[in-house]
Amino acid sequence: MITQPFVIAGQSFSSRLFTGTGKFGSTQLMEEALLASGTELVTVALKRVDAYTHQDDTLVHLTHSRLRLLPNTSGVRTAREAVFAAQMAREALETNWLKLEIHPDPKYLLPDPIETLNAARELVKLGFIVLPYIHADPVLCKRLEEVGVAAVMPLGAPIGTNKGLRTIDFLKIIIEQSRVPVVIDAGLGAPSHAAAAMELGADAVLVNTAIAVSDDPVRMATAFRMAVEAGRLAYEARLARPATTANASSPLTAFLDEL
Ligand SMILES: CC(=O)[C@@H](O)[C@H](O)COP(=O)(O)O
Repeated sequence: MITQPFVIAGQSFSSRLFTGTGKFGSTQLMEEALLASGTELVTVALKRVDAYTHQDDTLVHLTHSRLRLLPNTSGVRTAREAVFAAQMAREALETNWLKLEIHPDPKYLLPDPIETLNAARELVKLGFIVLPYIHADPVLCKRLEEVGVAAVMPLGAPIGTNKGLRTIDFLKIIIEQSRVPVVIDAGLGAPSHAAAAMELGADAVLVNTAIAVSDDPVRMATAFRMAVEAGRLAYEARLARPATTANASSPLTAFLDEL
């Protein structure tokens, strides 16, 4: 471990790269890529797996002691549906951790802030560890923190777009203000995007599409792992401040003295 570990809801993580499980060419490839990524938290869409049998192919390939499952509610449209899905996930997968995703619009998959806040309030009362996927809205993040979520997961760009940190100004405010861990989720299309997110001071990032659809998901997962570690190391070492005027890297006086 080269960067400081961090904690969500009492659980310590040494990897700051969370991953998704969709879009891989095969479940075998998914498993290899996730292991190469070093991830310790893996989100699984409840709608995609048969969580009640222990034979589901995706779940079988996720059975590693280092991998904690984070069921997500992708596909639900309302708070009511999200609470129902969460209860199913808790029973079937024996975890009270939940990535809360409510995005009724299939075109942009943007999260519904009102339904998300209502669902989060209810789920926290029901004993869930709630990690809500939201727009990069600092006010909403505070409201979610007040209802007791364990972390916030603001988007960099819409899911699957690979556009990077399009919401950067708002992510900076969220990171500055948040009292719970900030996980930048969605739209990170290149390792450099993940490194930039970590340099901003995000606690972690969640990446799926960019790893799964690359020509070589195992190598891409490795690249993301290295980028996340590099970005976090740079943040911990404190980046040099940008300046508007030049400042020589070595003193010019030696030349002048010889003249
Ligand atoms: C798997 C999952 O939870 C995604 O919805 C997540 O938001 C990742 O987004 P990308 O696929 O853009 O990395």
